[in-house]
Amino acid sequence: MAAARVGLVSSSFSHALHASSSSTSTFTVSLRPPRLRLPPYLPRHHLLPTNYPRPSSSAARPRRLRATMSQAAGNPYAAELAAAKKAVTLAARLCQAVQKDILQSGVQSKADQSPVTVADYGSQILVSLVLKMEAPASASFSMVAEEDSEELRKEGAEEILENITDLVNETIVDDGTYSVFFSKEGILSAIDDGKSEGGPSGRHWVLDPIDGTKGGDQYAIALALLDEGKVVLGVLACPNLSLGSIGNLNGGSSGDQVGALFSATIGCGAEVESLQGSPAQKISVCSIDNPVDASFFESYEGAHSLRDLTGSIAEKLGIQAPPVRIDSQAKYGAVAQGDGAIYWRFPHKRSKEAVWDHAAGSIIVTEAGGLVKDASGNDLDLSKGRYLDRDAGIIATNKYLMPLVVKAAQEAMKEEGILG
Ligand SMILES: Nc1ncnc2c1ncn2[C@@H]1O[C@H](COP(=O)(O)O)[C@@H](OP(=O)(O)O)[C@H]1O
Ligand SMILES: [Mg+2]
Repeated sequence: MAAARVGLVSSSFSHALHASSSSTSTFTVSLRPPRLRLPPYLPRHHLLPTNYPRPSSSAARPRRLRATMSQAAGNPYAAELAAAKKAVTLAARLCQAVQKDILQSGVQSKADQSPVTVADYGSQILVSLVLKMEAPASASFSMVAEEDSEELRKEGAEEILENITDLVNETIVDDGTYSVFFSKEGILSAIDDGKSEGGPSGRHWVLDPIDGTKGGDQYAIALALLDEGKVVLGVLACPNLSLGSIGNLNGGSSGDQVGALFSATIGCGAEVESLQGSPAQKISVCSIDNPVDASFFESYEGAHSLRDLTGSIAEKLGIQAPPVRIDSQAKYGAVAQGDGAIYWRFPHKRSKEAVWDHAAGSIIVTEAGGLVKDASGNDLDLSKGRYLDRDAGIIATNKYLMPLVVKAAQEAMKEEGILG
């Protein structure tokens, strides 16, 4: 959610909340998370003025995360992957708590989007916290994340800052892994951990704390690790996504378990598991080689991709199936597990794509045996900083369809005057 505007955010995250609410009358939202019940054993030094604490005793030290079988065998990033999974799972729990809070409050306002803002910042703080606590020690911690604290430091943001602080602290207490308590200043400082510029050297975590903030029902917490300019792991928590097929719009049958966690590490393949922790299963892209049999995913929001253009590309390819439109990088997960053949996006303006909108999703597709390219058929370069230097479109599909899709896209773009 680019630059969360305090108290003024529209979102698929919030749409998802309202969509599942039975109330259709006027809503007013008051997101006051229940007051934090601090365990009595927390000493005052856990109030953090500026930064995270280190565990002060063995009891407070984080439990080591267990790697699953597929992570353990020959995976050089097994520890980082376990930390990343823990981070997005905890962040997803915070987001789900906000959803539940709104649903239970009964009276809600579509105009008041501050809960989404609270969840967005809260998610970023928790991911940063877990990575710092769990990932193997390194000389420096660098995170390229969507949000910063600028809006929260402005006059009028006091209440929302308090809400974020309460919600984050409560989530940490409920989880029970860390004896950590954030002050408001600690919250602001933690958000600004995400201000790194990324780039081609060193290690950088790349985070979209809530991806998919407009339109439909899906959203994702998307986290990747960039190592010397290459994405080496990615995790995607999709709290509203059914674990069943995503081929029919916005989820599978009602009996399916909801809440998916996709993950991939370079050279080790891609997996999906339930956010609640079911055994992970290997996933792979479909093997469709005739575009007539293909289906495609695109943004739920019309403003995010040129639908006239994608309609024309689909026609050139002879695609029969109607588009499946969902928010967020859940689309990458859907292609990675073969629910559909193609995900594409062609921005209206030549606006730059943010690195956090593609880093996690793209490795999940490539490790599932697929390809992710720009509209000219070039690999994405995610080492350019906070934004990609390509701006003419992104395509994720299998190796059979990619050349055909690129060719059709080039032709359609020329016809539409998008390419010279
Ligand atoms: N006009 C626009 N064109 C293309 N992408 C846009 C856009 N406005 C916002 N986006 C990006 O599209 C993302 C959502 O992706 P999708 O369209 O696949 O659901 C947004 O992420 P956030 O929701 O994190 O802001 C945002 O980064
Ligand atoms: Mg995003």
